[in-house]
Amino acid sequence: MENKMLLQACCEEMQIHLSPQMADQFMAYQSLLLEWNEKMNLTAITEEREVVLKHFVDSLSLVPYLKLWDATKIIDVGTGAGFPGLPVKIVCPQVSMTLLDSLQKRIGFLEEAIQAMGLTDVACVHARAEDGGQNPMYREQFDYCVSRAVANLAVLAEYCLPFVKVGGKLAALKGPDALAEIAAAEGALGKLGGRVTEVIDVAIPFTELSHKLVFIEKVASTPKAYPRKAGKITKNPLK
Ligand SMILES: C[S@@+](CC[C@H](N)C(=O)[O-])C[C@H]1O[C@@H](n2cnc3c(N)ncnc32)[C@H](O)[C@@H]1O
Repeated sequence: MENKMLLQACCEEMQIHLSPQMADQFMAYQSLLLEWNEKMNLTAITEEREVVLKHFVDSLSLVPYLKLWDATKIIDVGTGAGFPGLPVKIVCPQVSMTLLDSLQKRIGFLEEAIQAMGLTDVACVHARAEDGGQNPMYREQFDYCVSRAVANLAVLAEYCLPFVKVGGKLAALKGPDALAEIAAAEGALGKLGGRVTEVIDVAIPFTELSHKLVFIEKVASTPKAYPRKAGKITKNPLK
């Protein structure tokens, strides 16, 4: 099946509306991703079909579970080449998306991709989560924080929950060990003001792949001591 049709079929299966313009935006994104990937390390996935399924569709699998309204503020922490935040933004153009990563080269790629796709209301932030989460411009400003493949849940929660408003949610795309990670992160979540509300098994259409979406609600403000400085979080995860 041709890639655009594959993407369309996956979106139909997930009940996501994909307009012809959005499909073209994804194709432009794919071309740029593979082109830039020859010059810098953006992704280990280099087959077009795999980009569609393992990056675009995998990211989009979040969409049916987000409650969105106009200008819902979403931040993607450790976005890399834009996953999952940029696919979400393409199919939900009404949201206000912030993509944060600590690697400047990846931010350069994202800025070019956003311009090529003609997307508006997407901000790219070059920062470590540890610094961004202490910056009043970003701290407790977002309705959702989304993240994939950045850290185990105890570390990820300290990176991400400081960005989320009380009442908002962290949505983490996790692998098969999600339940063990949740058990290990119980102490961290308590300290950071988070509570797991849902764990959803998601199958990726046209593949044997699946993942677990972990939703963590921000039930109380995060104490100012968190996130701690770079290095401390990974060396000594909260318990
Ligand atoms: C394995 S990649 C995953 C990228 C993307 N989320 C995906 O699923 O394809 C991890 C990304 O997280 C970023 N990252 C790791 N630690 C970070 C931190 N403390 N603050 C901001 N970005 C971080 C890295 O630069 C990298 O781009």
